[in-house]
Amino acid sequence: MDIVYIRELQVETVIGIYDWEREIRQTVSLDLEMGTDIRAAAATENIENTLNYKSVSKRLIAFIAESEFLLVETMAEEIAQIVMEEFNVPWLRLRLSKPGAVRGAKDVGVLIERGVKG
Ligand SMILES: Nc1nc2c(c(=O)[nH]1)N=C([C@H](O)[C@@H](O)CO)CN2
Repeated sequence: MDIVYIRELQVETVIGIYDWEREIRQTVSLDLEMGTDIRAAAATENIENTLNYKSVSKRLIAFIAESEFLLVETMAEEIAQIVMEEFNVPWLRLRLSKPGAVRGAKDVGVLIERGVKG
């Protein structure tokens, strides 16, 4: 299996469990690895034959910017569902982090894998 990836996609959104977090926008950062087969695209040089990382990025930026989740867990699950269902991705690994959310840590968040690795 090959991987198309997006690294450090940063989006501002409402996220967090505390009252003060409901009133501000914070940055979340995504590292996303998506299982695919790149051979048809490599042979044809046709973007239609591959997973377009720009299309995935645009969809996720729009979704995250409009969302208002409490937990990073919920956001991660929703993102995984969108990517797998709308972009026909059989397997993914997603790291979703909140930079600077905890004093002393660079970032905090969740790392999930969903689907079947072919
Ligand atoms: N496992 C999680 N722990 C925490 C979360 C979360 O979404 N998942 N969120 C918070 C707060 O919103 C935090 O980010 C603000 O300091 C705390 N722990």
